[in-house]
Amino acid sequence: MASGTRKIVDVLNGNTVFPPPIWLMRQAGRYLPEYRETRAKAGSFLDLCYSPEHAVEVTLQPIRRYGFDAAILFSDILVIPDALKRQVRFDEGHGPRMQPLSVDEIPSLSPMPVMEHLEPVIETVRRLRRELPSETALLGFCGAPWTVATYMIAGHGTPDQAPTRLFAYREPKAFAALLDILAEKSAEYLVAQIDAGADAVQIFDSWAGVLGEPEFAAYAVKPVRRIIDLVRAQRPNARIIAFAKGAGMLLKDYRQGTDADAIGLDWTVPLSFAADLQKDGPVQGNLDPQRVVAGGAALRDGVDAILQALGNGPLIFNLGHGITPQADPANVAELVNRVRGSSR
Ligand SMILES: Cc1c2[nH]c(c1CCC(=O)O)Cc1[nH]c(c(CCC(=O)O)c1C)Cc1[nH]c(c(CCC(=O)O)c1C)Cc1[nH]c(c(C)c1CCC(=O)O)C2
Repeated sequence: MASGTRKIVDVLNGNTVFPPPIWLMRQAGRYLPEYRETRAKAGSFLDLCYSPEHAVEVTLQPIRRYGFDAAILFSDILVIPDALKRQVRFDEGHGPRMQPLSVDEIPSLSPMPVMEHLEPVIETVRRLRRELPSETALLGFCGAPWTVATYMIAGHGTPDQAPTRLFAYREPKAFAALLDILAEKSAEYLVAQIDAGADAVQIFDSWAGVLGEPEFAAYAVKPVRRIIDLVRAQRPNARIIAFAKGAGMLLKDYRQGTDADAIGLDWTVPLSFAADLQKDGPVQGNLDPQRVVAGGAALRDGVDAILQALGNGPLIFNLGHGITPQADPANVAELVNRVRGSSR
């Protein structure tokens, strides 16, 4: 089967497919017992990301169980700072940690090569394309510069990214330079994933929702546009999904400003507004991950409402953010069956 017939690529080309193709953010993860088993064998979380053998295995696990329309490369957005020698680690129960970045260190990042360090991830992509069923799309990804920068500046996750918002106000030039560097490294990384067999790539801006309007334009839209322009200049057929969590009414500007092929929607985006956004192009989303934890009517009603509102246009069915470790794998099976069994 030619990659053009993979359903997600069809939707990214602007076509309506019904029932819509489905995959879930964080579909490989702790809610699956087989993930926890491989994770325990692999060593640290980053060891898992850099082991093609184990990373291929955990990427395929949700495909075997549910037959999703796409596999997403198993890795993390923080492999870019790790490749930039920020000494990233994932402490059990505390999330990611790294050396906080100072203003003076920013210029030293620019000449650092990243692709040698990331070669094991690219090898994972190559192996995945060989092992996946031909009808399954393969998605690559990276973090958006703003979200990656929040971890680099603070040195860890925070609830509202206050340290990075403050840094950006105090050091606007240095901060813009950091976003530029991250955009360039990320574009290089995405091109390598595409060349290794990714059908499309997603850019995750998980912390876009904490930005004011001018900051959203400068720190969320502009750097993602820069990545997309750099990738398309090298690979004109690249298909790109941009996900800005919490962007709300700024999503119209986001689609226009980034020129992404599809935009991801979190679960707070009203379905009437989502339908409006869909008139301008494909959308992806947006079931509340807690509906998957709740199961039952909460799950069924949430699925039906999305299909009703967005099923008549180009839609990739997904959650509004990553699936949580508390989700019951049986509820995921019910979700997939409900989407696949739906009729217009
Ligand atoms: C912000 C962000 C990160 N990583 C990512 C984002 C953007 C999307 C989002 O907002 O969820 C993206 C990501 N992280 C992971 C993937 C794999 C592919 C997938 O299945 O979607 C993807 C696409 C694996 C992971 N990344 C992480 C895990 C859990 C680690 C473990 O197994 O111990 C997984 C499966 C760790 C991680 N990685 C990150 C954090 C804050 C954490 C700790 C929180 C947590 O534990 O859930 C950074």
